Amino acid sequence: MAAETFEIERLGSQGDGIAAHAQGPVFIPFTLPGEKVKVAREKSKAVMLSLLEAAPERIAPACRHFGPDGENGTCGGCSLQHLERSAYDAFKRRVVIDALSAHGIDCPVAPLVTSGPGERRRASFAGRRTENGILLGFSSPESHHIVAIEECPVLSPALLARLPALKLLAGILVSTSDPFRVAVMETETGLDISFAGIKAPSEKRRQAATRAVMTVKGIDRLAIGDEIIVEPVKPELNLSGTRVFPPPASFAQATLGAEAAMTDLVVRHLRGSKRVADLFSGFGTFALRLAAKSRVHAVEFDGPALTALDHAVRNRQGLKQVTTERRDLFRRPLLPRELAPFDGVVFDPPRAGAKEQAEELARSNVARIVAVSCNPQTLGRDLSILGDGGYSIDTVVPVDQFFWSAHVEAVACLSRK
Ligand SMILES: C[S@@+](CC[C@H](N)C(=O)[O-])C[C@H]1O[C@@H](n2cnc3c(N)ncnc32)[C@H](O)[C@@H]1O
Repeated sequence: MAAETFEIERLGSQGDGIAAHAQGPVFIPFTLPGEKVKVAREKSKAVMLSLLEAAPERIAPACRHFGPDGENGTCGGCSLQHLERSAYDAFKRRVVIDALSAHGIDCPVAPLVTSGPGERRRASFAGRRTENGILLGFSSPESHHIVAIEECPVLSPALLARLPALKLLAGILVSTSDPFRVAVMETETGLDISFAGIKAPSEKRRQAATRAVMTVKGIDRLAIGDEIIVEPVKPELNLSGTRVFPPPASFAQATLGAEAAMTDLVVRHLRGSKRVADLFSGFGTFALRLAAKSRVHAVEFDGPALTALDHAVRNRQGLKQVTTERRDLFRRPLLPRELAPFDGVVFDPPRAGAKEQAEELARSNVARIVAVSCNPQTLGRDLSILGDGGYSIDTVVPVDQFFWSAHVEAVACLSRK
C-alpha cells in the first residue's frame, strides 16, 4: 500500500476525519479538519502514518492507550481525546443537528449537556486468556484485538481501582482462550460484576471466585450471565430517594450527571400529566421519578428489570400508582386505544429506535411526549414519524455521557399541535 497525503475537510459522525477523493470520501481516524496527513489507505478506510500539519484544535491525548500510537494497540474506547474541549462539545451537538436535518427536521437544539473524565460508572470490558495470563481492556476499532488497559481516564475512580480485581476474577473463572466480556457497574454500595461468554466454571473455580470476592473490598456481587455466584451485599441504586436493587448486568445510564439531566427534562416536560406511560422503562429510571406526581405505567421487555421496579415501588411511601407490563414493544407497540388513557409518554428505546411505537404514537392523542435516544439517526426517523402525525418539537437537548467517544444521546420534547 503506497502512502498518500490527504487534507481533512470535516469530522464524520463516528469522529473520523473525512477527506475528499475522486472515488468517494476517505475516513481517517484521529485526524481533524484542516490537517494534512500521510496515510495508508484501503478503499474508503485509511490509517494515519504521520501528521504533516496539525489543526489548532489538536491537543495532547489524556491516555497512553489512545490513538494510532496507543500503548498495547489502538483502544476502541475513545476517538476524540485529541480535540480541544469547545470544538469537541460543538462536534457532539452538530452530530445531533445533522442527524435530524437528514430527516428534514429543523428545530431548536440546546447546548450539549456535558460530561468529563472520571464520570463513567458503567463499562463493558473485553477479555481473553492468553499464554501470559488474562488480557482485559477494550477492543481495537473494527478488530478482535484487545488493548490491555493500564489506565482509563473516563472511568470512575471506583471502577478503575477494581481493574486488578477484575483480572484476578477472570483468571479464576475463565478456563479457555475464547473471548469473553465483563460488565461492571458502580452502585451506591459497591461494584456489580457480570461475566458473559465464559464456559460454566467448575465448583472449585466458583468457590475460589467466591473467596476472592469476599477478600476484595468494594465488590457487591459477582454473576455469570444472570446467575449470581456470590452477593455479599445487594447492589443498590438511589433514584431520587427510591432504592432500587438492579438485577445482574442491568442497563443504567452511564453517568449520574447525564441521568440527572435526562430525568429533569423528562419530569419537567411531563409535569401536570395525570397518567404517563414509560416505554422501554428498564428498572424505572424515569418511572420512579415521574411517580412522585403522576400515575405511571412502565412497559419493558426485561422481566427482572420490571421485578426490580415493582419491589422499589412497594418499598417506597408516597409515590402515585405504578403498574408494570412485560411486553415486546418492537413486535407489539402500544396501540392508540391503549395510549388513550395517557396524557404523557416517555420512550427510551435501544439504538434501533422505536419506529413501530412512534407510528402508533403518531396516531394517538397523547398531549406530550419525550423521546430519549442513544442514536441520533434513529431519533431523527422517529421524530419525523411523530411530526407527520401532528406533533411539534419544543426542544432537543444533546447529552454526552460517553466522554471522548463519538457517541451522543439526545432528549426530544414534543407536544401535540
Ligand atoms: C436505553 S435502555 C432504557 C432503560 C430506561 N429507560 C433507563 O433509562 O434506565 C432501553 C430499554 O429497552 C428495553 N428493550 C429492548 N428491546 C425491547 C423491546 N423489544 N421491547 C421492550 N423493551 C425493550 C431494554 O431492556 C432496556 O431496558
